[in-house]
Formats: sequence, C-alpha cells, structure tokens
Amino acid sequence: MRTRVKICGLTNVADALTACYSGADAIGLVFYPPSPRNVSLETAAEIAAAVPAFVTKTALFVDPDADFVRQVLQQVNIDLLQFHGNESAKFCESFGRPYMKAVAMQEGTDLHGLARDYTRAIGLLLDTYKPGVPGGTGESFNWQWARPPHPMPVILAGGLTAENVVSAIEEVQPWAVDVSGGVEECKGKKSPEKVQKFIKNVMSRVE
Ligand SMILES: O=C(O)c1ccccc1NCC(=O)[C@H](O)[C@H](O)COP(=O)(O)O
Repeated sequence: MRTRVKICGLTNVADALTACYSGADAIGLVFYPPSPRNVSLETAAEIAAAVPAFVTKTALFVDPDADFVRQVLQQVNIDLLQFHGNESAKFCESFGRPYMKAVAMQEGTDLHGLARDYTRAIGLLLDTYKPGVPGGTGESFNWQWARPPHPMPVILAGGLTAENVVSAIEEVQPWAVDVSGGVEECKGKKSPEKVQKFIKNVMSRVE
C-alpha cells in the first residue's frame, strides 16, 4: 500500500501546482491568521480553482468561529476540513464535510480514546505538541508514540523532511504523511526541489 502525501501551508498557485504535479495526493490551506502560511479567502479560492482533479483540497483551522468556516466553504472549493484546536466532535461534524482531527502528540496520548471521541473523523493527524504553536512547528515528536495498530487512518505530521520521512513511515506505518516546513525555502514559500525530493522518497519506498 502506497503512503499518501499531503503538502500543507500553500500560499500561492505556483507552489500548489508544483505540489500537485510532483505527485501530492492532497494540499493544505491554512486559515489561521497568526500563521505565516495563513491565506486570504481570495487567494485560497484562486489556489483551489487551479488544483487539478484527484488532489484533495484541505482547509485547516484552529478553534475557528463556525461562521468563518461556513464562509470559507462558500467561497473556496474545499474537499476536507482539518481542525487543530480544541474543537468538539459535534463542532467538527456540524459542517457536513469530511474532517480530520489533529492531535498534539505526547507520551501516553490515547489514540483509541480519541478515535472513540471523534468517531466520524476520517483520520487523526498526529502532530507535534508545542505550547502556543498549534501546528507547523517544523519539529518532530517521538514516533514510538504513534506505532500501529491504529484505531483509524493516521496522517503523520511534524518536522518531516525528505531525509527522515522514510524512517518515519517505517516506524509509524501511517495512511499518509503531511509536511509544511520541511519543504520550504522560507515560511510560506515552498522549495520545488524539496517538494519533489520529499514526494519521490515517499513514492520510492518499497513495501
Ligand atoms: O502550517 C502552519 O503554519 C499551521 C499553523 C497552525 C495550525 C496548523 C498548521 N499547519 C498544519 C499542518 O497540517 C502542518 O503541515 C503540520 O502541522 C506539520 O507542519 P511541519 O512540522 O512544519 O511540517
């Protein structure tokens, strides 16, 4: 089974197309103003309209107002929601869209308990815990905390790079991997070379 790849934190059409044509299965758009990867509704709509078929377009939030999420869904062609805050399952489900719940991983994090809480999520995105930084840390967590068996598909995130992603996949055996900082020239600007190398390394991993 091939590990899927999500390239997150895209801020312009060129970077989004680079990700898609390099083989990304999904792209992520950040709707969180404190992030250097935050995008406006107009830019997000432009990016989403440029993404070719069969690439999942993900919108990412941190404890948002429900009205803002609905505004994004009205103006941007989004396939999947991703929540990085303390959102309840009821809140996440209230938009009638598939969603992933991000988990800030610590030793002893109970993934099975979380899967019961977020029973309608289509995946748990396992990310690095850093107080005050809900995501995009560029730092990895202890992958031993995320070893299988998993209660639902997991998306591994947090400090991944072309250099460590194969080891991460072998340890965690995730459904997919997710990267932002590790494929950037600077925050908010992706490096085409890093994106291509990251995806090539994931794709070339033989089961
Ligand atoms: O990317 C961000 O700036 C960000 C800010 C706030 C919440 C989530 C954010 N990103 C979500 C993602 O899915 C990232 O790809 C994930 O956290 C991994 O980031 P990185 O460690 O930089 O690869």
